[in-house]
This record gives sequence, structure tokens and C-alpha cells, in this order.
Amino acid sequence: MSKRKSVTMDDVDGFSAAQLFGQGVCYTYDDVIFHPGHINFAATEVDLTTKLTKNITIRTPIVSSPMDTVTEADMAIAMASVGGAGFLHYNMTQEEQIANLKAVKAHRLGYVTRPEVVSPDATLEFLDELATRRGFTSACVTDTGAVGGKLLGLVTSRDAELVADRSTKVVDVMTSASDLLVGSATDGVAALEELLLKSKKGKMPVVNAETGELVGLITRASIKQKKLLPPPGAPSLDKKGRLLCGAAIGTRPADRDRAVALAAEGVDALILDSSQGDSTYQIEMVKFLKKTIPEVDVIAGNIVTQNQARRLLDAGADALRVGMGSGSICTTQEVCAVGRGQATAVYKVANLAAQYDVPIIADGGIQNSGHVTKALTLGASTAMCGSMFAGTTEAPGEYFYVDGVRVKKYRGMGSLDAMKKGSDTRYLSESGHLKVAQGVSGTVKDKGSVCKMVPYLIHGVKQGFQDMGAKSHAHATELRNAGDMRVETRTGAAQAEGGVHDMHSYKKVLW
Ligand SMILES: NC(=O)C1=CN([C@@H]2O[C@H](COP(=O)(O)OP(=O)(O)OC[C@H]3O[C@@H](n4cnc5c(N)ncnc54)[C@H](O)[C@@H]3O)[C@@H](O)[C@H]2O)C=CC1
Ligand SMILES: O=c1[nH]c(=O)c2[nH+]cn([C@@H]3O[C@H](COP(=O)(O)O)[C@@H](O)[C@H]3O)c2[nH]1
Ligand SMILES: [K+]
Repeated sequence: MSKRKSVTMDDVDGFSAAQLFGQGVCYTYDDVIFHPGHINFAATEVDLTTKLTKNITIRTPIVSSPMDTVTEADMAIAMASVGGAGFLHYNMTQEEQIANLKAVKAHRLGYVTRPEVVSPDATLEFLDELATRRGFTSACVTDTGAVGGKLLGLVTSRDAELVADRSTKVVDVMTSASDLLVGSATDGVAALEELLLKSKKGKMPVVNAETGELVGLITRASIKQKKLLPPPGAPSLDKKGRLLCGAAIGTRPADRDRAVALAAEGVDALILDSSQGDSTYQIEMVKFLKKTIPEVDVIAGNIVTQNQARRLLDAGADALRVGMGSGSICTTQEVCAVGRGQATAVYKVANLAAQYDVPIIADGGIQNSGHVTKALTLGASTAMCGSMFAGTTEAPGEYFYVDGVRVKKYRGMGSLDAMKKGSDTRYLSESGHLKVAQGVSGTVKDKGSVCKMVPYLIHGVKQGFQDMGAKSHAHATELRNAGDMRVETRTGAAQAEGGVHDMHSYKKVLW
């Protein structure tokens, strides 16, 4: 018999999530910290495949928020390309939102996102204006002035720069289609890229060989750019092989028409975009949508409690969006005195939604990969980001400089700024002329492309899962439900210790 005294452990080392979140205190991501688990697999083996909604599975558990400084077509294309999803905002007309959706659905991976296209009658002056605003050096010319029109030619800065008369029409200076290197859309992207590289040319329009209609553009610069990015992995696609795309709508009567029109163009999921989703308006809307366009999944919200969740789940919601006042630009908790700490909100709502087999989206307050990891391990199936993706190349709006720093605008959808643009037709509009903002407007730094950011972010999350000993989302759920995933709160000093400290100076470079 061994003489060594048997080793005893404290009865309680950390808490189960149920214990921690059942004490009448609400916490957010930074308040809580997870205990490491046992590692017997590599971080690269972690599978983060998850449900966006009841019927949609995606490989990358991150989505972009339907805000007018975050998600239009370019962001939705980029997010689906890296295996996540984007939700088009609706602070624009129905026609504009449909045009954005069509651009996503028409996009082919490997092609330039939304190539510049002009009509043959456009003047060089018009081209100059476009170039200054959008910073491009060439444009395809089609009979309709848009992708889908018959390709007539290509106009580059070289064709146009030395022409003194700026009222000259594009048709008079362009290189016509018959003299161009043109690819056929039936060829794969790899073959098209090879053709372009071999030709030593800079750009190649790609057409439908039978009709001559422009399908897209491949450029030497875009091939080079792709080589600099981490491999994106499998994209998120719909049943027809097109990029997945979601969109937001409201709960006003006109939003019913908008929803039906979006469904006709192939939208995959609709978010009912509200700060407080537990309303008769939303319940009626969920029921209407499930009856009228059952092929489209409906995401209801925002909510933060089980009571709110139950009503929306009973109405038939296919996913719930969780978060009230947690967003970086949100002032709802200050203005309205309602909301909840985001970690508690996610945990509590996820617990109830799991009983309906409905996934939840943790929306707002995500600042780093650790927050995504916490959201997912507390029960969210995806994390929704606003500020993290604002300021990227794919976010709407142009860059400008503030105190020498390159920035883009980022604003809350309930800010006065956004309300002026259009959401005032709904936002607190019951009060007539009185407008009380529930968000702010400001700027965020240039962050480069989301196509580069997301793969690193996801790898950070995979490392977090590995540290906790969870191989997948389902495994994390198992550990959490069994009480094997241990969690504690952190004091202010512990939080400070967990961050960078005692440095004279440092630079935080994440990847
Ligand atoms: N997640 C969050 O913490 C917050 C998000 N936001 C964002 O701000 C934007 C605006 O949010 P909300 O003002 O909550 O938008 P909303 O459209 O849900 O509500 C605006 C007002 O219209 C009323 N309303 C809605 N449907 C109606 C109908 N059918 N008939 C009559 N009245 C109706 C609502 O009760 C509310 O008073 C959204 O993009 C939202 O995501 C704003 C504040 C907080
Ligand atoms: O109180 C608010 N006032 C607003 O004006 C506002 N606009 C957006 N949102 C919500 O914030 C989320 C984005 O949050 P992050 O920037 O932290 O990612 C978004 O996804 C929204 O849920 C708002 N909340
Ligand atoms: K906030």
C-alpha cells in the first residue's frame, strides 16, 4: 500500500455556469473567466461549425450586424466568403436593399467585388467624379451601365487621362470588347486567373460566352491581394450555390412587403431589427413571415431574458438575437434603464432556446476573440459584431483622417445621425417630433479587410476552445451542461492583471 496521503481537492474549485449565473447579479464578458480544461487535441482540430438559425448551418460562427456603417453588399459578400454571414441593414429604401441583396447573390468568388461599370454615353467628367469618390482606375463599359449588360469595352485611366475635352464620351476612348482579353464564365476561377496572369494584362472582364453579358471582372491586383490573405476555407452558400445573405427589416406594415420582396430575391434569413423584440408587433410579424415565406428563416429580437424569449419562440422564431445596451455605440441602458449584462443575457436565453432547439446570436459588446469564445461557450451559436467590423475595407463609407489617424464612420442605428438618414420613420417615432437618441455616432480606426481579420479571429477562438478542452460547439455545450466547464468572476484587480500591465510602452499587434 502506498504511504502517500491521498490528494484531496477542494470541494468547490470554480462554479458551474448554472451556479454563477443564478445569483441575481448580471455579468458581462470581461467579468467572467473560464478555467482551463484538459487538452488532448490540436487547436486546428476544433470544429466551430454552428447553426445560424434552425435551418442554416455555417462554418464560421461570426456574423456582421445590420447597421448602415457595417453591412451592405461588400460586407455581406466578404462575410459569406469567409464562412460567416452578413445581414444587410434597412436604413435604405426597399429597392436599395434589394439591389444590395442581388449584388451578393450575383457575386462569384474570386471575382472583383462589384466592378465599376459605366454606360457608353457616360462622359469622362462623370468618370473623373466616380474615380475621385471611389478611387478606381478603370471601368467596364456595358450597354446598360451595369453588370449583366452586354460588354462593349473597357476604359482605363490611360485611355482617358490625356483627353482635354472631358465631355468626351467613354465610347470614343474605350478599348472595345473585340480587342480585349475576355474570359468565359463557364471556366473556373483558377483557369481564368491563370489565363490573365499568362497574358501579362492587368484586367480581364468575364462574360457569359453565349450572350456576351458581363458577369464580373478579374484583375491582377485582386489575384495578388488574394495571395496575401489567409485561406478563407469554405464559404457560406445557399441551396443554389450562391453566397448566403441575410437582411434586416422592421415590424411596420410596409416591412411585410419588403420581406416578401427580399424573399423573392433569395434572402436566406430575416432579422426583425428592434431594441426590444418582445412586442405584439414582432410576434405578429414572426407569425406572418412563417406563414407567407416559410422558406426564409426568421430571427427575432433583441431580447435579454427568458420571458421575452419564450413568447418569440412560441410565435415560431428560427433564431433569437440577444443583447440590449451592450453595443459599443449603445446608450439604451443609460437612456431607458433596461437591458442586461451580456454574458448573463446570453447564458440565460441560450438555456431556454436550447429547449426549443433554436440557436441564439450574441449581439453587441464583442471586442476580441476572447469575447467570441465566451459568447459561444455560454451558449450562443454565433457572435454578431458591429464595431469590430466597422472601419474595415468592406464596411460602407469612405476613409478619412482624424488627427492623422485613418478612420471610417461608425454609428448606432438609434443615434440622431442615423435617425436623420431614415430610421426616424420608426425610431421612437410614436412620440411625434421628439427624438431621444439611444446611440452615438463617431469613428473607428482602419482595420484592413475582414477577409484577413476573420481567419485570425477564428483561430484565436479555436485556441480558446482548445484551452477549455472543448473540441466543438456541441462539446462545449456538453461540458457546460454537465457543470464540467468551470467559471468564476474576476475582481477589478484580476481583470487588470489579465490585461497588459507594468509596461513603459508597448504596441498591441494581434496578427
Ligand atoms: N440591441 C440594442 O441594444 C439596441 C439596438 N438599437 C438599434 O436601433 C435601431 C432602432 O431600434 P428600435 O427603436 O427599437 O426600432 P423599432 O422599429 O423596433 O421601434 C421603433 C418604435 O416603433 C414602434 N413600433 C414598431 N413596430 C410598430 C408597429 N407595427 N406599429 C406601431 N409602432 C411600432 C416601437 O414600439 C418603437 O416605439 C435598430 O437597428 C436596433 O437594432 C437601438 C437601441 C438598442
Ligand atoms: O443602444 C443601441 N443604440 C443604437 O443606436 C444601436 N445601434 C446598434 N445597436 C446594437 O449594437 C450592436 C453592435 O454592437 P458592437 O458595436 O458592440 O458590436 C448592434 O448589432 C445592435 O444590436 C445599438 N444599440
Ligand atoms: K453600451
